[in-house]
Amino acid sequence: MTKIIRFTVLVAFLTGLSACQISPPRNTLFDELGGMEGITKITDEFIYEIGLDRNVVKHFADTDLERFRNKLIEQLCDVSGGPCQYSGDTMLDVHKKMNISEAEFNRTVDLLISAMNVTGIPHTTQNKLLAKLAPMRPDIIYQ
Ligand code: HEM
Repeated sequence: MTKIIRFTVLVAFLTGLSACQISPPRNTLFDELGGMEGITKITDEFIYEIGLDRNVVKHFADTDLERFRNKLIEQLCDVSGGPCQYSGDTMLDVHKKMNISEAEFNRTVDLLISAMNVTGIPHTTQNKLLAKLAPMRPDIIYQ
């Protein structure tokens, strides 16, 4: 009887073990970006880089930077599958009438890439985040 119980426990253990090995670890884009800490670092570096860019920074002359920072962190967390829900304005409402050119948009994306390079985000992860942001492009340029 004891042998049967021991055998059953062993089988259950081994089944559980192989199930663990088969299913890959849960790894969302949010995790790959380093969670809230990583996203906050990327955002802070991005804002720093915007501050150094003559063309892009002029759009931010009247901006409440603290709000921009908080909403961008929240948005990046949301689109990457993190535990946040973006509560800011729509991309169309925010950027309309800013008359953002294609070149300025591309430059801003370059600054985000640079921020991700500085904070050590691998290129495959960078591309995943850029793919999430790409559909927003038509709402941002020349609205
Ligand atoms: C995929 C690209 C972009 C994303 C994801 C993005 C995202 C955001 C977010 C989340 C906000 C805050 C919204 C809120 O306050 O409710 C914001 C605001 C802003 N964005 Fe963008 N943005 C992008 C591209 C750009 C570009 C290309 C420019 C200019 C060159 C720009 C200029 C601004 C400015 C000036 C504000 C602050 C608006 C204000 O003062 O109320 N953004 N953006």
